[in-house]
This record gives sequence, C-alpha cells and structure tokens, in this order.
Amino acid sequence: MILSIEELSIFSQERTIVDQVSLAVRKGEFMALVGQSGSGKSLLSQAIGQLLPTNLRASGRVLFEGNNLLERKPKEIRALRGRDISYIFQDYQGAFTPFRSIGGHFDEYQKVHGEKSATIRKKRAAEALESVGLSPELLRRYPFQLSGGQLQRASIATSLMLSPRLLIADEATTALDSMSAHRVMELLARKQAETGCAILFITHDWRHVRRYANRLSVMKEGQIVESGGKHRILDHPQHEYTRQLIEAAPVLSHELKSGLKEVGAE
Ligand SMILES: Nc1ncnc2c1ncn2[C@@H]1O[C@H](COP(=O)(O)OP(=O)(O)OP(=O)(O)O)[C@@H](O)[C@H]1O
Repeated sequence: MILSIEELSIFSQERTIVDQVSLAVRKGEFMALVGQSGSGKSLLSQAIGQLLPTNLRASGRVLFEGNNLLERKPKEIRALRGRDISYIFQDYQGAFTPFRSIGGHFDEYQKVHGEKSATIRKKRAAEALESVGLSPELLRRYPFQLSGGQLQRASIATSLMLSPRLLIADEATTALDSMSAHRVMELLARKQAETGCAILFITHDWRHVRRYANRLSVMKEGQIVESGGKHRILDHPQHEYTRQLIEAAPVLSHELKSGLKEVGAE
C-alpha cells in the first residue's frame, strides 16, 4: 500500500464535509475516485498533500508509505510535494505564471527541489517535454503561446519530471477537448507503465474509469459508499447510488459496462 487514508474527516466551522473516509491506493495501481459533485473528492485529495484551504481542518490519518502526512511540518510536506507526491489539477493554467517562460517554470521547479546544476536542470526540462510529446523548443515560449492541450501536457511533464511515486490527478482532463483528453490519458497510462507510479484519479468520466482504472471508490455526501475492483463495481454495483451513477453514464456498447464480455457471449 503506498497510500492509506484512515478515517479522514474534513471540517469547516459549520459542518463536517468529509466524514470518516478510508481509502487505500496500492503501489503502481490506477485508482479512480468518482461521485457526486460536492461530495468532497477534491478536498480529500487536497488533504493528502496539506493543500486544504486555511478555513478547513482535517483529522484522521493519511499514511504515505507508512508516515502520517497530517502530522508532518509544512516544510517537510513542501519537500515531498512534487518529488514523491505530485498533483495535476483541472486548472492547469493556474500552474503557470504568465510572465515566466515555460523553461523558467521547469527550471524553478527543479531548483525548489534542490537541483543545483543548471546543466542537469536544462537537460531534464528538455527530456520532460519530449516525454509528453512536446518539442523542447517550447521551453522558450510563454504560457499564452501554447494551446490548452499543450499547456496541460507541459504541466503534466512538470508533475512527472521528478518521478513521483504517487500522482494525484483531479479532473485533469475536464477542461480539454476529447482528443486532447484522450492524449493526456494515454500519456498518463504510458508514464505509469514506465515508472510504476500509483495514480489517484478523480473524474466524472466513466469512459476513463472503464478504460484505465484498476480499482475505484465511489463518494457521496462526504462518505465512500463503495470501493472495489473495476469489473466488480461496474458490472455488479452493490450500492444503489453506484447503480444510479452507472446507469446515468453514457452506454458505450453492448458489452458489460466494465468492457468484459458476458459469460457465454460470443
Ligand atoms: N474552503 C471551503 N470552505 C467551506 N466549504 C468548502 C470549501 N471548499 C469546498 N467546500 C465545500 O465542500 C464540499 C466538497 O467540495 P469538493 O470540491 O471536495 O467537491 P467535489 O466532490 O470535488 O466536487 P466536484 O466533483 O464538483 O469537483 C462542497 O460542498 C464545497 O462547497
């Protein structure tokens, strides 16, 4: 288990938003987190890296390779973020400062994580861009000179540059057109196969769950209502809410919803 969330609750002054949630991500797996809008998926993912808004607080345990991250000092967490645990957000535009070149962003990111050699930083930045199918030429450009899809791939390149062991992707493809989203998903799957990193993937897109996930958890009103292997949940959901969610998703073929063939089918 690379990540083990145990009885995590998140509170505002007025209410409990996430209520005693437990969730585990295994080494190297693709774990999808789906569920109702406002059920607390983003806040749960933010709590992992101590990124919660300041008006909220968390209780419980977030064990990353056995260490409770909720007890770590902010400085320790900053060092961990980007190196061991990386995030990809829906708002990838926000990851870039308008007046700094793409190369400048890659350089700064590595400096923050202690890489002192400018030669290594430059080489690694070029390799990172190439690994997501972008030309190192783009390092000279500014964020507004890239398309949305290119910018999202550049932000993914940054997130993967230091080979994190856990990648947290919060609706990483929601803002993209379907071809760009497909490219990003294929890229994540390929990087995962290459590096063996685990992915916690928050999404509303059941096509991505069906195609890429190993396991999934379903959230509703601050609680996890069902967790398990993809095929089991998609083909035999046990909770009524999961059933409704799957029924509401577009049906893609006559196969079972997980993509498996019915027993006895040709
Ligand atoms: N800083 C905050 N203070 C108080 N409540 C908040 C704060 N941030 C989010 N919330 C509330 O917490 C709940 C969970 O929000 P969260 O963003 O985690 O939902 P989500 O499941 O990711 O939704 P979506 O799928 O729409 O992105 C929502 O009701 C939201 O309004």
